[in-house]
Parts: sequence; structure tokens; C-alpha cells
Amino acid sequence: MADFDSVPVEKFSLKEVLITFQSCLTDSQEIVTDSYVNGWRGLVRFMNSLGSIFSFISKDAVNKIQIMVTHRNGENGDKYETLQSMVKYELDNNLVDLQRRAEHPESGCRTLLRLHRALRWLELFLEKLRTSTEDSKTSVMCTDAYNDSLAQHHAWIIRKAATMAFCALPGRAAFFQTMNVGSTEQVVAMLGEAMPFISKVYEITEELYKQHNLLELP
Ligand SMILES: CCCCCCCC/C=C\CCCCCCCC(=O)N[C@@H](COP(=O)(O)O)[C@H](O)/C=C/CCCCCCCCCCCCC
Repeated sequence: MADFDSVPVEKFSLKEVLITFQSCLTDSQEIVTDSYVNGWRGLVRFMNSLGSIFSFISKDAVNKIQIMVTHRNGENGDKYETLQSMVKYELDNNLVDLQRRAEHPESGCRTLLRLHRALRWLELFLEKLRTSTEDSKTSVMCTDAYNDSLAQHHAWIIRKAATMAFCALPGRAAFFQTMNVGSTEQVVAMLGEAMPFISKVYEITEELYKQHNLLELP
């Protein structure tokens, strides 16, 4: 897999997200790590286009993407092909800090868990956008989605910074335009197509982490 920094910057399209999250799922309902990471890359590119106020969020997301890329490019990269094989490999080989961060602060399992929690925020935010009306505020939809998901895992200072940044989001019409998908109707249709794949990926990961008691990794 190519290094994150060497990937050329392309114009964001919601279609890209749709395709990458759709292509995450194998026939046996495993989640392909490369596609999952590529989905996040597309989203981060989009967020970068919204302004530098989001750069502290972007930096953290890029850092986590890069950790996953490093695992995939490492000598045991094949063990990280799917999230299921990653969990099995890291647990079988005691590569996950279960109680407190110690010898394995950058395990695939704990890193992916942070992105997984963010995927729940995305799922909630996209659903709010999809069902929104002309006078709905993106900042309110984003904050509500955040408070119902990621916020409970963040320190006070991060919550403050995040909610301040959300206030800088463009209004609904400008936001839809930035998505580069077409008319409002086309955006709504696209969201309707993308949502089931994102939800499915979220559900399968949640179940995988639940089965192995990994949902609270430090
Ligand atoms: C057409 C799509 C429309 C939506 C596009 C959304 C684009 C969003 C792109 C990226 C989202 C960033 C994901 C952030 C992952 C955060 C992981 C995390 O929770 N990290 C914290 C814990 O990490 P550890 O310390 O345990 O290693 C870390 O403390 C976080 C720091 C940064 C602040 C994170 C705030 C997250 C807010 C997510 C909403 C993004 C809003 C973007 C606005 C469109």
C-alpha cells in the first residue's frame, strides 16, 4: 500500500466515500482494512477543504490512518488484511494493551477503535444531513451527532475545541455544494445509498470488538 503522504490530492467526491465503504465488505462479511482506511482518507481530504480550523482534528485522523498504514506495510502486513484477522493476530500475540497504555500504545486494535467511534459520529451526521430541511444548521447537526457519539470518549478540552470548530461549518447549501455531488436531491439520494454500507461496516466492527471485549481499549 502506498504511503499516505505520497497519495495525490484529488477533489473530494461523496461518491468516493460511497465506493470505498461499500468495498470494505467481503463476501464473508469481513472488513477490508485498506478500503476502510481509504474511506477515511477521502473524508479527511474533504474536511481539509473546509478550512484550517479543522486541522487539529485532521492531524489526529491522519496520525491514526498512518498507524494503520504502517501496520499494513510492516512484515506482518498480511495479518492486517481485514479487521477480523488483525484482532485475531494482535490478541493471539499479546500485542494489545488491555488495561492501560504501555508496551503497545499504537496497536491496530486501539487505533482502529478510535476511527470506529468516529464512524458512528459520521453515521449520525450523514443521517441528519439526509433528513434535514433547508433551514437546518450543519453546526447543530454536527454537534448533536458528536454529543451522541464521540464526545463521551473525549476530554473536556477536546470537546470544547471540537464544538467551537463545528460553529465554523458552512451553512447547509454551501456544505452540499462543497460535497461536489450535484443538486440537493442528488446529495440526499447519494446519502441514502451510502448510509447502509457505512452502518453495516459500523455494526460488524462493533460486534467484533464486543465479542472480544475491546470496546474500552485505553
Ligand atoms: C460527505 C461527508 C460529510 C462529512 C465529512 C466528514 C469529514 C470528517 C473527516 C474526518 C473526521 C475525523 C475523525 C477524527 C477521529 C478522531 C479520533 C479520536 O477520537 N481521537 C481522540 C482520541 O485519540 P487518542 O488520544 O486516544 O489516541 C483524540 O484525542 C482526538 C483529537 C482531535 C479531536 C477529534 C474531534 C473529532 C470530531 C469529529 C468530527 C469532525 C467534524 C468534521 C466536520 C465536517
